[in-house]
Formats: sequence, C-alpha cells, structure tokens
Amino acid sequence: MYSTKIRILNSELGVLQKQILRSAAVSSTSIKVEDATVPLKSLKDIPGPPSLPIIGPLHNFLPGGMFYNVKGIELNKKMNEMYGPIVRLDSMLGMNLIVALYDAESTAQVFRGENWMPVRPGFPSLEYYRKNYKHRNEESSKPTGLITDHLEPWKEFRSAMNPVLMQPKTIRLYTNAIDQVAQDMISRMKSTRDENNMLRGQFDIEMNLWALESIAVVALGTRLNCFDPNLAEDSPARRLIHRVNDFFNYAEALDYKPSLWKYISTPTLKKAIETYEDLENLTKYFIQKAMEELKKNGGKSNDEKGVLEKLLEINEEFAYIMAADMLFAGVDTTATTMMGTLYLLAKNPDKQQKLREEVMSKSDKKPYMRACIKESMRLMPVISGNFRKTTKDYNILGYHIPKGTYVVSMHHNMSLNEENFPRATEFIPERWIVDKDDPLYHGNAHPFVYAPFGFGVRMCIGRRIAELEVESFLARIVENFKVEWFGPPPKVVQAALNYVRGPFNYVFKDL
Ligand code: HEM
Repeated sequence: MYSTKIRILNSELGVLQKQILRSAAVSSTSIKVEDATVPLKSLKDIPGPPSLPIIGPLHNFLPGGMFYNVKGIELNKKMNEMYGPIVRLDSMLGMNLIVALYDAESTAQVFRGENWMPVRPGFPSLEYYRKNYKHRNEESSKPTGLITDHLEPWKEFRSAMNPVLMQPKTIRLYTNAIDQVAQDMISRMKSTRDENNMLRGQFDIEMNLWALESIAVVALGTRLNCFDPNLAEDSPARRLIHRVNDFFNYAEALDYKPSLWKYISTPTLKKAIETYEDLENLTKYFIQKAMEELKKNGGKSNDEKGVLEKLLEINEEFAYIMAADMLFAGVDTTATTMMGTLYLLAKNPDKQQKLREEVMSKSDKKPYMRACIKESMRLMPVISGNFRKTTKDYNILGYHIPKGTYVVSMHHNMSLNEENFPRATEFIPERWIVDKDDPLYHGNAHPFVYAPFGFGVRMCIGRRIAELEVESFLARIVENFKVEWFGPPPKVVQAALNYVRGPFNYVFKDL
C-alpha cells in the first residue's frame, strides 16, 4: 500500500519536423511598434477582469466575485466570451501579468516570432535552487536543464539532448522494456481489484507509479520496482518515489500560490531545497549504479546504446540533469494523459471496441490507437495553455505587447471551439484519420489550435517516450479489460497541470 502521492510535472517525427520547419520558414512576425500604421493600444487597454491596487484582479475570484468558483476550462471559456480573443490578467500579489490568447493566428504570430530561442516561464523555485543555490559559486552560464534554462544555455543543452531523446531509433530500443512495465502493471491491477472490479489503491497514485516505473527505465536505466509492495521504506527506490512526490507538492506551493519565498527564506523553501537536493542525489545514485552495469556489459554498438548511455557519452553532468528533468516532467503528464484516455474510452465503448480490434489484430501500424490518444489530448490535455515570455515587442490585434510579457496560448479552449473542430466536445478519434474531403478532417483546423506537446524548438522533448509509454499500456489494458465508467465525470483541477482528481469510477472487467 503506497501512502505517497506522486505529483510531478506529453505524431510522428514528420509532424514534428513539419512544425519546426514551418516555424523556421516563416520569418518573425513581431513588429517594430513605431512602424505600425495606426497607433497601437497599450497593454492596459487589453480587456480583462477589473483590478484593484496590490491584489490585482484577485477579488473577482473570491466569494461575491464574478469568477468565484468558476474554474479550469469553464473559467477560460467565460473569460473568452466576456473579453474576446485577447485577455489581460493583471498581476496578483506579486505574480506576473499574463496576456491570454484565444486566437490561433495571434498565437502563431507570437510563437513563430519566439521560435528561435523561446523563453518559457516555468518553475521559479527549482530555477532558484539550480541557479542561485546549487551553483552559487559557479559561472552563471552553466546549463541547469531544459525546464529551468532559457536563451543560450537552454539552446546549448537542448541541441545536445535532441539527437538522443528525439531519435526514434533510440526510443524504439525501449519498446520491450516499456511493454514489460505495462504488463507488470496489468498484473498489479488484476491482483488489486476489488469485488466490483475497481482498483483498491487510489487510481491517480496507481497511474503515477506506472508512469514513474516507465520513465525510470529510460532516465535511470533501471527498474525501480515501484509495484513491489515489499519495497523497504528506506530503500533508495522508495525514497525516490517519495521525493518525486514531495518535489511536486513544494514546487506547486512555491510557484503557483502567492508566497514570500522570493523575499525571505520561508520554511517551505527550506524544505523544498532539501527535497531538490535529495532528489538530485538519488538520481545520481541510480545513474552511478547504471554506469557500473554499463561498464560490465560494455562494447555495444552505437545503435544498441540507450538514452542514458548516449547522455553519459556527451557529459556526465548533462546526464544527471536530464534524468532529473525526465523524472520531473515525465510522470504526472503521462499518468494524467492515461487517466483522460481511459475515461473517454470507457464512455465510448464502440470506440474502445474498435481500438481493441486493432490491438488484437497485432498489426504493426496502429493508426486508431494514435488517433484515440490525439483525440484524448484534444479533449483532456494535460496542459491547457502554452506559455512564452516575449523577447521582443509585438502588435497583436492592435495592442502593443512589450518585450518581457508573459503570453499564454489557450489551445485547449481553441480545440473545443466548433469553428476549429466540428462536433468539438465529442470524442471522435476518426477525425485524425479521415480523408481531406471529410468535414471532420483535423487538418481543416488552424495548426495552432492543437498543441498538447507545445510548439516548435521548445516542444516537449519527451513526446516520443510519452507516446511509446501510453500506447504500450493502453494496448495491454484493452487487451485484458473492458473498461467502464459510472457516475459523473472526473473532476479536473487546473494547477501546474490539469490534474484528474476523481472520483475515479473506473471499472476493469475481464474480457
Ligand atoms: C503525455 C505526456 C506529456 C505531455 C502532454 C507533455 C507536454 C509538454 C509541454 C506542453 C511542454 C512545453 C512545450 C513548450 O513550451 O512548447 C513540455 C516540455 C517538456 N517536457 Fe513534456 N510532456 C509529456 C511527457 C513528457 C515526458 C515523458 C518527458 C520525459 C522525457 C517530458 C519532458 C519534458 C521536458 C524536459 C520539457 C522541457 C523542454 C524544453 O523546454 O526544451 N515530457 N512537455
């Protein structure tokens, strides 16, 4: 029985390349503000919820406020309906002012304009730890990782990582290992079902354990044995599981809620730093163990070398950093995608059966599987909006967006808009595979309305791994169970990610 709650921060290469090429081919659409033919309106003129001194628009979200208790996708929908395609959310209690875009063409303008060296605001407390605490006596240009670096250091690091993590051949090496994790998870699910065919453990924790076990195979080159109920409390694997959990809770408390840690060293900051440090040490411990194994089994050809081996060849320090980022970004994301996909398939038994037939056919190509995952990420994406901090000025819909503004593209809202996807709120995987002349054809939508893995050169580097994990597990699930759901839909809470918080009314019946 696991008492931990793991909270961590997901087709093809052709599509990815097309996106990168498309963005590279289009020159920056930023504008010299002084060149605008009509005077631009200012940031302050952008419509948005009214603001008060110091607390900003906070009162709108408190009891009596117009957005009180309106959350997640409903909140974004309401803001879009009230204020239009561009909305300003003023700074609240020291947090940054945000410009939200609900318009695909405006998104294209900013995201293409920023695609050379995009800055994505992320997790300031982790950034503080990595840049100011851990490296306080070292040169500030030293890379700290994809999640926390920006501009040149990010570019240097990402350029070194891309050939390893985005290389289909390398990721394919994990097919069997990831499938073995999926099979072990199926055994666990079978043995922990109750008399109603529901899992005894809390479902989100179960999915996080599966995701952690899967990503550890790639990041640390080892099985953590997360599914072993006898795993000792003080074992490094158990400690890693706990730390990954704590890590996300602290990052959430420090980065997504008003907090004084930027001004004084709060008790939460101290505990977070302890966690970040411990997590880093545990990551190193596993990698060093893997290095010893690799030395023993040396002599592999380049084609046989996995992610960790290739990262270690580049630079040992890079391998530690990247492994930590994979653990950080690769657990909740895949777990949440899995929960959403299972819910949608349970609610659409005909689609589930179609997927099962494809899986049972044992065909190498699985277009329906991919379509189901894409459609699930359209309806229930892990992240509703993609962020950039602008590195230049823009003219967006007649407003001057100055350099340094936090802009978020609300792709989830755009994906649920009938103008972009017909029958937008229905789960129709077919839209991803039908011909161009079919009205449902996904390609009729503007390319910037659907971006669950982000965009361009800063797009999710774990995408291929995530797809492999989700496809493998989903195949094993539909092969073994008929998935059903009862009662109201699960609650989705928007924080750093869109967490599925239950109720977890999944039923897994034997076929
Ligand atoms: C279905 C699962 C996942 C989803 C939906 C997802 C989504 C995203 C998104 C939206 C971004 C931001 C991209 C942007 O700013 O344009 C991102 C970045 C990132 N993701 Fe994922 N992700 C997933 C799984 C993973 C996995 C398994 C890993 C582990 C390798 C991972 C590692 C990362 C990293 C390191 C970044 C930062 C990349 C950079 O800034 O260069 N993600 N992800």
